Amino acid sequence: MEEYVQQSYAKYQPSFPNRDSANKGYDFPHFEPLYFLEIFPLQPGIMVFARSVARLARPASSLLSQRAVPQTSRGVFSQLGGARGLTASSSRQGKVLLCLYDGKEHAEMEPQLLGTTENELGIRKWIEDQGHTLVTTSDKEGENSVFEKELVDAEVIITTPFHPGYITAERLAKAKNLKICITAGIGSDHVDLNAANTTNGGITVAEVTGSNVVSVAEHVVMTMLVLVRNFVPAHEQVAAGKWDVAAVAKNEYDLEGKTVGTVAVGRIGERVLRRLKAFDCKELLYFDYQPLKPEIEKEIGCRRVDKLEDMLAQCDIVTINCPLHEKTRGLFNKELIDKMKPGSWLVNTARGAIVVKEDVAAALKSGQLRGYGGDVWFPQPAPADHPLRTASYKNWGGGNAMVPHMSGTSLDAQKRYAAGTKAILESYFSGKHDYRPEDLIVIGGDYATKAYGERAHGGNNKK
Ligand SMILES: NC(=O)C1=CN([C@@H]2O[C@H](COP(=O)(O)OP(=O)(O)OC[C@H]3O[C@@H](n4cnc5c(N)ncnc54)[C@H](O)[C@@H]3O)[C@@H](O)[C@H]2O)C=CC1
Repeated sequence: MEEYVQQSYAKYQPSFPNRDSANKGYDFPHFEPLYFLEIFPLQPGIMVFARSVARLARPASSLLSQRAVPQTSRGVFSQLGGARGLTASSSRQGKVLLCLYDGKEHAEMEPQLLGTTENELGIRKWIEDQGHTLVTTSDKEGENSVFEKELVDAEVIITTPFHPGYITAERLAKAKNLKICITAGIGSDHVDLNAANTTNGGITVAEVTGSNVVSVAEHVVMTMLVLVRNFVPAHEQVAAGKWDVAAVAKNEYDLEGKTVGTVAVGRIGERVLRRLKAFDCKELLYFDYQPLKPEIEKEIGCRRVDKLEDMLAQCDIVTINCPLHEKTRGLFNKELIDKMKPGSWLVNTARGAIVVKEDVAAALKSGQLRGYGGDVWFPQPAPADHPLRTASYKNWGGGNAMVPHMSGTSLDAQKRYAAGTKAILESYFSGKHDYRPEDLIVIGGDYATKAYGERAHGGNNKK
């Protein structure tokens, strides 16, 4: 892996001290708004807005700009590219396929909605200035989708986890030119990572590590409070013009004095525990095969539990913060949920497929779970009849704090993952491949991270 990873992204590391850098030897990037302006120097909001107004008139699936670059102008770009440090791009202009959700009128109202088909992460001009082609679409399901048709000759595919373009083994087999998949955000499970390792000599999969971990951690703590304090039915009651304190107080508790456990204590899991310190919980627990350093455990006041089942049996509230991989797909099924403390709350902002949705809905109905909340579903967008849209605790009308996948896509987070995506693209097109090591999920036919499960090969034995 070292041959690919020559240096870290000094170019988009912040210049101010990182308060969380003590954690597990990870480097947690924090991004400043000012830094974003350096990357998008032409006042991105105004620039993007101006373009989006014109493009809003067309449906997203037709937002295809496959501008052919004449051979002569490639020579010019070659010189310009050299001057801008994009030397390799001059000789191999490539096609970038970008899959995002449609912003519609909202993208017009708020130009900082960078993760939309209208605003395209703010990278269209930059990509086209290098002579590359950008194809943007939200149409991603099925053989006749724009995504499936366009991936056949794409060299780079970018997608967010919020509207994931699923890159299955079958789709990878069709993508003969594909070299790199970039996740504009965190969580690359929408790519079949094992298949990526054996396709085209090993496709690189990279994500913008750290870009939205604070956003998610805040959402997790909020969801815990919303569930424990029975907020949703209480608000619905007053909005409906009613007043019945007993109806909502019968399922309202305090977070103080509760035992909380996280499945995984990576960047998000650790931040959740740090934020919970202020709530005087009874105990903060975690389960992860990569333990925190003892001094960090002491600082947070948390304790590792060796067996997942043992942790679940002790917790009033469980939060899931691990990636989706072979060992976590369907992990929270009836069998495991039955090992949780009866009447506990479960918060999942990691990935929808980590839980068996029917089993969660049944556990809410029986009262084994008092509440379930989060923002992740499978598939996404969630179908209208997805059971977790409406499931509630014993049918009391509460115990459900589900929202569309939004925790990691706050406007602050969008700036950070747009900037990080551009930095990864720049490393790729420059031919330097000087990615930040922590952004790499798979590269050169192998796992580059220890986060996607314990493996006999790959990231786990490359200490
Ligand atoms: N809802 C949203 O908007 C977002 C969701 N996410 C999800 O959260 C996940 C975690 O993100 P980060 O904390 O940044 O990742 P990270 O890479 O910092 O940490 C992942 C942790 O999970 C642990 N882990 C893996 N498999 C495990 C298992 N079977 N049991 C226990 N621990 C296990 C790893 O050892 C590692 O410590 C992402 O992979 C993604 O799926 C991330 C960002 C946004």
